[in-house]
Amino acid sequence: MRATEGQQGQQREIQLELRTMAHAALVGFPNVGKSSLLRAISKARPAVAAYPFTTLNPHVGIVEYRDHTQVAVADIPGLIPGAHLNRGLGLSFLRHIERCRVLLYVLDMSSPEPWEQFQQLCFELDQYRPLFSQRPHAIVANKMDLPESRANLEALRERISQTVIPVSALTRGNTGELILHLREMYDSYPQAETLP
Ligand SMILES: Nc1nc2c(ncn2[C@@H]2O[C@H](COP(=O)(O)OP(=O)(O)OP(=O)(O)O)[C@@H](O)[C@H]2O)c(=O)[nH]1
Ligand SMILES: [Mg+2]
Repeated sequence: MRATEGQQGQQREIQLELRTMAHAALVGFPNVGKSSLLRAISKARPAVAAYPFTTLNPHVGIVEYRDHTQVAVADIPGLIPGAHLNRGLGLSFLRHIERCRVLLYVLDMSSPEPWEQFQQLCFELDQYRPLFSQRPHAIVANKMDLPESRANLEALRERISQTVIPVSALTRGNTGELILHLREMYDSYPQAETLP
């Protein structure tokens, strides 16, 4: 048997970053009902509780359609103002959102002036990455079962031109419309290279 002399080996230190991949991301402040919504539209069972930061890691749920198409939706931990400066671990959550081509902005409609949540979320995304907030998106107006939400919905629609889908994750009211709209967005799914 003959052996040839080997070469010097190589050593490398590699840092890998795990980012959640899904078609759509649920983007919102803490406690607005993102996890409740994922439970309502998929079989995923993320924890739900009446305090902020219940979700600390992203969860992915699959929305299944009759033609067997499967759309993956990620429940991302809540963002807070200053997320793009890593407040509340915001940078790691924004990185997960970056992998999703469709954004579902979830607003708590029972809170005063919910359109401000939307503007603040867009601000955080755009500070993180220019034009990020303009990816294909819809606004999910959650907690519509609460009495104060109705007047806020009208006021929200007067202020913004985007598609608004009013739902209640708690009662599952109108989640069917959300599921249908998600499919429309998925069917016109943008190519990764065309995304802001
Ligand atoms: N009335 C009402 N309450 C809701 C609705 N959706 C969620 N909630 C309640 O709001 C609270 C927060 O819900 P979660 O689903 O944990 O909210 P989240 O956005 O995932 O919160 P974080 O994980 O902390 O970011 C819980 O007490 C839910 O029961 C809704 O449609 N109507
Ligand atoms: Mg949650």
